[in-house]
Amino acid sequence: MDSIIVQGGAELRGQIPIAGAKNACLTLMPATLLSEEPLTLTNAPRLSDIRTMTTLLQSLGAEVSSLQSGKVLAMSSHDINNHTADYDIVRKMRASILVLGPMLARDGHAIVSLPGGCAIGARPVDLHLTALEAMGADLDLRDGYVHAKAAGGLKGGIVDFRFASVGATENALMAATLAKGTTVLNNAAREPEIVDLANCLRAMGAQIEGDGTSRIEIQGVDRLHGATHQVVADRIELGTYMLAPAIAGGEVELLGGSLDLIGAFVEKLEEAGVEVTATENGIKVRRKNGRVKAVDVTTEPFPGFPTDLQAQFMAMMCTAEGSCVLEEKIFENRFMHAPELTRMGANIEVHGGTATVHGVERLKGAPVMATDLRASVSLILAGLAAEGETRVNRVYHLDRGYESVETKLGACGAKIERVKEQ
Ligand SMILES: CC(=O)N[C@H]1[C@@H](OP(=O)(O)OP(=O)(O)OC[C@H]2O[C@@H](n3ccc(=O)[nH]c3=O)[C@H](O)[C@@H]2O)O[C@H](CO)[C@@H](O)[C@@H]1O
Ligand SMILES: C=C(OP(=O)(O)O)C(=O)O
Repeated sequence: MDSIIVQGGAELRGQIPIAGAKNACLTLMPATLLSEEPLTLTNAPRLSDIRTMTTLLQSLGAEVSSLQSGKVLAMSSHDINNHTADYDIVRKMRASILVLGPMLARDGHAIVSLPGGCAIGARPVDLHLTALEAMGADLDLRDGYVHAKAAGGLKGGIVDFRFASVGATENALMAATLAKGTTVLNNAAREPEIVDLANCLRAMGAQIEGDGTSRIEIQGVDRLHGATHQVVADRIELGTYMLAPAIAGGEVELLGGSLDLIGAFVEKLEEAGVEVTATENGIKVRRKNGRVKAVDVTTEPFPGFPTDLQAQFMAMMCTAEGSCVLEEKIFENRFMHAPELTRMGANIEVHGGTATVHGVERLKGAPVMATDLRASVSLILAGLAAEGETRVNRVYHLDRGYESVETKLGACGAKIERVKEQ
């Protein structure tokens, strides 16, 4: 597997274009299963997760073509000729569970492998399943698969989510577009990716109100038609690259980013002493002289501080002035970057869902291991300011969520290269 090598110490200056959101695109792609007509997505990110979802949709009978070097996805599922999402594909990526709602809503049956746990925690799907049951689905868990049926089709229902799960809201929202009658999703997730999905579904003819709030109401329709939809900007890629000049020093403009997507994160960045300004084309970030200040952070559902930026923020806090507490409230095991950062000289104590970071003056480069997607990039960020060489091994996870990280940071002056392993 490839490694990324970073020589620390170079200040960053330049511009970084922000891609379409992985976590939106992976939800929008299964929406193609809701209609016999084509769905085209523009501004798609070029990532291995998108290729995995392509393979999954193709295995179900959808046609998926990647145009303009992967930035446009032209999809069509005239017929779903296989209603089983196989373990071998589903296990690679959790978002695979999102084919369940659409297949069930359109054809009244689906068999989907359970995605299982992953590096950052257990990640169950019970909320997805109870939401579909509230719409009349008959579910049976056998041999590691969800066997779902809705004889006569799904019916509108009231779903009261015990937690505002992003994935469960997405699955239920898609399913409800073709259910008979009205569905209400209470305590729904409010993430921008949900709003993006609702916008796409509306363009396909769905009747949805309230997305972006905790109560979404969907009036089922008989069929959805084709549409073209632009994937929303990736707020996590945006936040990640905003941290790069904040950690390494310098000034970088993020092209295509918007402050509305990451308000809580920007507040923390400013509290730490980093200058953030909106520009005509995006957002500019500059590190003022001296070290950043230590700032406490708690991860929360949107509009709170995103769990997907916790690891990267920790990388910045490692060299902050003072100590801070980072509390992870979404996933139970999302501090695996902490021991790797410690290898680089960071002073971090982890107790359950809380990490206390005592800032040190400087990190030192070291060989480190990428354990999950956001952990991988946090080590690269830490390496940008560390003394000497950092080698981030096993960057397979990085490629799931960041397109050409070495090109984007390299264009701003970072000394970074990818080493291909046979
Ligand atoms: C609220 C939140 O920040 N969600 C994040 C989560 O979405 P993702 O959709 O993967 O996760 P959820 O929002 O569903 O899960 C959040 C929490 O709910 C629990 N849960 C979830 C589903 C379920 O059926 N049962 C259950 O108990 C999970 O264990 C977890 O503790 O990971 C994505 C990838 O990192 C992020 O982009 C999302 O922002
Ligand atoms: C953990 C992530 O993705 P996934 O839900 O696909 O594992 C992420 O985007 O940070």
